[in-house]
Amino acid sequence: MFVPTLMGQCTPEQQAYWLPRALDMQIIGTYAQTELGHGTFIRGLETTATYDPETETFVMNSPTLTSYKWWAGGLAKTVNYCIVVAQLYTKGVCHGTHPFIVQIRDEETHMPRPGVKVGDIGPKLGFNTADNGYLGFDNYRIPRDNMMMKNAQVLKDGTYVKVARHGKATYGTMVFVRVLLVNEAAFNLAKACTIAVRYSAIRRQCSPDSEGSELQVLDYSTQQHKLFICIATAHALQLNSTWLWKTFSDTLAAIKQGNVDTLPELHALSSCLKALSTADAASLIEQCRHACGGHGYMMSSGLPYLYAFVTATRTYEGDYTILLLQTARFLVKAYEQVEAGKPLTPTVSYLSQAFTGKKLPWDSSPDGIIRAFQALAAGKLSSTVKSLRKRLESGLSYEQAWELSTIQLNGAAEAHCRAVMSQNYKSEIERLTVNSSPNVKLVLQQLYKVYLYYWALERTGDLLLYTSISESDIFELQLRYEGLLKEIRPNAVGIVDAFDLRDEVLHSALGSYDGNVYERLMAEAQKSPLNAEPVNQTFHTYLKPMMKGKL
Ligand SMILES: CC/C=C\C/C=C\C/C=C\C/C=C\C/C=C\CCCC(=O)SCCNC(=O)CCNC(=O)[C@H](O)C(C)(C)COP(=O)(O)OP(=O)(O)OC[C@H]1O[C@@H](n2cnc3c(N)ncnc32)[C@H](O)[C@@H]1OP(=O)(O)O
Ligand SMILES: Cc1cc2nc3c(=O)[nH]c(=O)nc-3n(C[C@H](O)[C@H](O)[C@H](O)COP(=O)(O)OP(=O)(O)OC[C@H]3O[C@@H](n4cnc5c(N)ncnc54)[C@H](O)[C@@H]3O)c2cc1C
Repeated sequence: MFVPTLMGQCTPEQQAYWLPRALDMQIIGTYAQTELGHGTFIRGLETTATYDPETETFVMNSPTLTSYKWWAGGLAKTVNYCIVVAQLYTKGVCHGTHPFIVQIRDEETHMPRPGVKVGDIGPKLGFNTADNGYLGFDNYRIPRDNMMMKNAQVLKDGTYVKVARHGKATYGTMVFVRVLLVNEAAFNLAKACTIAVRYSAIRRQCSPDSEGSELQVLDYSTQQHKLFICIATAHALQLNSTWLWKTFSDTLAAIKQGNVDTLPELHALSSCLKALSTADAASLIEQCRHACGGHGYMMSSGLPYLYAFVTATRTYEGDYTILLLQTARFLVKAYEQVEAGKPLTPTVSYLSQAFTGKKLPWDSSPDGIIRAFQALAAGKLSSTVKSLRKRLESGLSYEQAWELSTIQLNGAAEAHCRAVMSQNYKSEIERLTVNSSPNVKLVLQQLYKVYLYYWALERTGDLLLYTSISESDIFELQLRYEGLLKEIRPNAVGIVDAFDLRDEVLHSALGSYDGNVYERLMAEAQKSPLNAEPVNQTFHTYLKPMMKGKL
């Protein structure tokens, strides 16, 4: 995040100085925004940067324990510079949070600079190869030029000048990383399902009739139900990530031309897609582990590591709930635009036809299911706005009414995001397979239908509320879904092979291409230090005395 922030928040002159040094690794940096007391609520950060015109420096301070920076990757022992987000004070006025480039260690000795307190935050659920750190300042001075001045400036005399056209321009790196994380979620989920599907083709368990041989566990319908949604979701996330990247690039190009009109929609999209993709990837990676039984619990399966790594993405760069609520703000505004007869931006344009007051006629075709997801999102949004307004009418403030409605707001944002993802999944497959062979088209369409049927069956309660779906329609959809799993089964291993992930990347005894699962598990077990000697010294120190009653 260090380099993207240098690119996004520095003036051209600052970039010319800092970027070559960072890209050449002459300096190593990190992004220190979160504090012990605040991560989500950026406006509540407590670190201060107070401008002193006498010396033309900013004085950095950590006034409380909770103001200590906490979490930044590599901060503890690796980096010598960091971007510190701090409350800017000049001429006695606080201008809110701004980013600063701060040298924290000597470039030669690597000793922390006087006035800098830095250390490691300790072991975590995962990410233990990263030295996430804490950081505090005691009247530590940095040059005025170290304020990142693309979006706001402090002149030599201390005058504050706002440059950016958008109030949240300094949040740009977060938007960029959220966009990247959708791709990251797809990649890691593809790894997990490659491991679990390959293993399920090797693993045999139980024989339906006592005479016959044991079945590959991949032949069980329940196993297919666990795993094929993982493959389908990996594709859904990958295609949505490509689409989101294009939306991001287009918005960035527009901003460079001085047009910030599409930023709110990008923020709403990157927020909900980051939230849903990381949450889905984490829970489906855990599902892949379940699908591998006991061996999935081994570190050598690679799955615990993947889970620990990916579950953090649900939290960092904006917690799941918080980001869905950001999307919900955008949706409520879109609702008001529909009421006022104003035009809508592309990803919410479906709302303009959705508030008919009638249930959408159920249609089980893929297009029909996408329309149903849209109706569901619109229906949830409409009920949420009703709740919000009822609470306002009862005399509550907007903030109070909003807070009481946040469970529903999150539900509406999740439904909207699922509808957007489904629509993109379909249109990206159509776009990308124009020249593909019929077989490739068929397989990709099967996967995309698995995604639609799976989520329709997961949301039958909502569909009953907002569409005319009947009990027999649900029964028919369930049978269709189960039939689809059987159609995919013969190609399942080929489909995950097509992710083209090398053994070195999978790093799994269960998921290697050669399928030598048992040999690899045994070879990994031999690496346990406990296998280095026939009798461990703890036998003599503790077990034997205990057994002889001498403890
Ligand atoms: C380094 C990774 C690089 C690449 C990733 C690729 C691969 C990953 C591979 C491996 C990963 C390895 C290592 C990475 C590990 C960890 C990195 C983690 C880094 C971090 O976590 S950095 C810290 C991130 N912190 C957060 O995300 C904090 C979340 N909080 C917020 O974003 C905000 O506080 C907020 C949005 C919740 C609220 O902000 P606010 O209080 O200032 O605003 P309001 O709620 O009042 O809203 C006002 C208004 O502003 C709009 N808004 C808010 N944010 C934005 C934005 N970003 N852009 C545009 N507009 C924004 C909001 O919608 C409101 O608008 P409205 O019109 O008034 O409704
Ligand atoms: C592995 C890892 C690496 C990280 N790397 C970095 C880094 O490099 N740099 C950096 O600056 N930060 C980093 N972070 C910090 C990360 O960005 C924050 O942890 C994240 O933004 C969540 O903020 P928080 O911890 O304050 O959670 P909190 O906001 O305290 O969340 C706690 C709970 O409260 C809920 N909550 C909070 N506010 C509200 C609200 N308004 N409405 C409803 N519910 C609410 C949340 O949904 C959550 O359930 C990292 C974190 C992790 C786990």
